[in-house]
Amino acid sequence: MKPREFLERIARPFTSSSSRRGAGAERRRREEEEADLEAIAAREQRAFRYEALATATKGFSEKQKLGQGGFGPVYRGRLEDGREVAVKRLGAGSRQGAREFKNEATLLSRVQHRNVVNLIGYCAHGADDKLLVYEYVPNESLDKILFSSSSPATSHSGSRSDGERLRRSELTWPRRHEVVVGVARGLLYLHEDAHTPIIHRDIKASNILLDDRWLPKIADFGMARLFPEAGDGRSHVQTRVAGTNGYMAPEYLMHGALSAKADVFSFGVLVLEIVSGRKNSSFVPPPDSDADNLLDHAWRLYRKERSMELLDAAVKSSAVQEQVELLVRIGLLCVQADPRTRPDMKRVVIILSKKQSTLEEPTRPGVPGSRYRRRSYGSGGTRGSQYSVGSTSGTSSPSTSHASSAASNAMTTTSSTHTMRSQGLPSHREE
Ligand SMILES: Nc1ncnc2c1ncn2[C@@H]1O[C@H](COP(=O)(O)OP(=O)(O)OP(=O)(O)O)[C@@H](O)[C@H]1O
Repeated sequence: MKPREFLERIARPFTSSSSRRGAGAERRRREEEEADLEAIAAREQRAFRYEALATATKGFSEKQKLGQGGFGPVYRGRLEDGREVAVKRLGAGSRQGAREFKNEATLLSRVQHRNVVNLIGYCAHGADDKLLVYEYVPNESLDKILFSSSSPATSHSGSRSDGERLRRSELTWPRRHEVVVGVARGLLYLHEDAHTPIIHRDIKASNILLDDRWLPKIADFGMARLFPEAGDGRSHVQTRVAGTNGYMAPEYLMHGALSAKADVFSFGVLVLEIVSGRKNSSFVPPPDSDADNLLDHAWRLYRKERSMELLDAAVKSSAVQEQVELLVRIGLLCVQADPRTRPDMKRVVIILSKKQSTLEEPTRPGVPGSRYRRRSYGSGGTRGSQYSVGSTSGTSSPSTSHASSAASNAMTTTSSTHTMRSQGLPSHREE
């Protein structure tokens, strides 16, 4: 809501009572109220001056650069009041004008949760320069730890600036379990509790940042709102918004059908990655398995009651068997082919927080990919065939215009750079 509307709406009740009071006292009272509300509204705006951000990041210097994401570079900075921030400078891929951008950023900056990287504010500068200001999260992103080799590392100091790297084994079982619980809570908040419900669309290990107490924080929420699909040939941004290989739900990848259950699917993949320490998109099956992806591998082990074999050897000594088995089962429930059978995040949080005596059996995972499609064409579709009607020539017939755009995005991206190696599919983004 714009400050003016906000003021008007809030001021209404006072107007109705004015006839009972003296006109002068009433006017003074209203002026005071409005001054207070103006101040609140101004704070709510969370607009930063460009100069303040330039100073905070030492002129966006290379030294301050934390990394380069799909939307542009991210800089570490310190505000005048001492707060450490991460400033994301968005590339010129957004079709949004400064005004829409401000509206969305204001809305998103009201999304506050301990398991979400909070957006402190924004800056729209000139025609194309748009910046987002986030709380700074001092640890690595989850992927850098989870998928690191066990190469020698010095002890962890809580900061990346000295070049130290965390090791996989430092992400002990209790910490991994806490990460799963925290991400589940953060996602539940985004889906149901934030005043503007948000489907993240790109839940993956590199979008989970860990703070100095190993608390997970979901990054990049709301990017789809800030970067509405452009359809103007800037495939990188379209690609980035649409999701990442290995994490996308089949119905979303194949048909563009987006719901909160697409996030649930990605969360399920993430859970299996956290348990196993393996990345789904570059999964290499162990010698005794012919599973072609992590989900299938986990499923086969689960069916033989050998879920413990999925566990990352680096955390064997700290693992709690009951928890490992539960997380494997939750992961598999979340990656089921049919979105209707996947639990919502509320249920996931409940399963994680209580002992469940009755927990449903997962069905076969939904895996968009060549093998999945080959089977459904060749053998009548044994795996979730309702999502396996995609065509290798890109002529699937999605039922909505959104779906159509998602399908064509997938094809656009294929022809440019990325190819989904293990799944032989048009890919949106290689991790
Ligand atoms: N709030 C933050 N605090 C600390 N570091 C951050 C913060 N946000 C991003 N980073 C770091 O900045 C780098 C770039 O992040 P960004 O989210 O833009 O891209 P990414 O996660 O690497 O890729 P993608 O665009 O696919 O999500 C990453 O190394 C990330 O860890």
